Amino acid sequence: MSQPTLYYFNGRGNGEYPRLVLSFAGVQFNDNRVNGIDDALKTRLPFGQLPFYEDEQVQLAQSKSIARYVAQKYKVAGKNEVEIALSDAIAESIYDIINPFSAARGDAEKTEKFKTETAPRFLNNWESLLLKNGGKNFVGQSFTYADVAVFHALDFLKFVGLEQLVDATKYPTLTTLSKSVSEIPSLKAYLDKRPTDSKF
Ligand SMILES: N[C@@H](CCC(=O)N[C@@H](CS)C(=O)NCC(=O)O)C(=O)O
Repeated sequence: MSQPTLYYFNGRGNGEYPRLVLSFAGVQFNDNRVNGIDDALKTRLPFGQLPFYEDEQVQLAQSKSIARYVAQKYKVAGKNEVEIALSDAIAESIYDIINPFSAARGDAEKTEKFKTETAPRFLNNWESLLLKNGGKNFVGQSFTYADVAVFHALDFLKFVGLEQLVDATKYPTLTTLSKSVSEIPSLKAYLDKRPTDSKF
């Protein structure tokens, strides 16, 4: 059976989240980092954009859909419909941090609002939700892709120079979760070889 392929540029952007979920799920995949979208690739892209994922069953665009599909296919989305729905809700919530940060770039007032209101709101909520579920993971009794999604959001804040927002004294449970996720062997293997020079 051939390996799945994820096409994206050599940067984190919208490609990093599906890469992390694939790695967490222990999937051997071709991490195809392209320099640009050539004509041959373009004709295959539903929206003309990357990331684009393909395996023997599907060709799929949209980073969140790819992450969700991979999580369900490899049984790391939750053990039943309710767990899957709860994992999806946590996973979706990371874009309530990532999108406002991106929208605020270059605007001092919006960036300040992001740092003092938006990010703390979600960090507080994630800390509470984790504690409510026992502290080790967000949904059910084992890691799901929701944990990886939140790891990605915290990793994103670090990558853009805002790691001080994730204060370990304010968010101890979240901080521990992030470390535990980064130590999952299949994910750690990816993180250890991830290019350090990739752009946002
Ligand atoms: N909603 C899409 C956004 C994808 C997207 O904006 N991709 C950009 C790179 S981050 C792209 O392919 N741009 C090239 C183009 O539009 O020509 C997703 O989450 O996958």
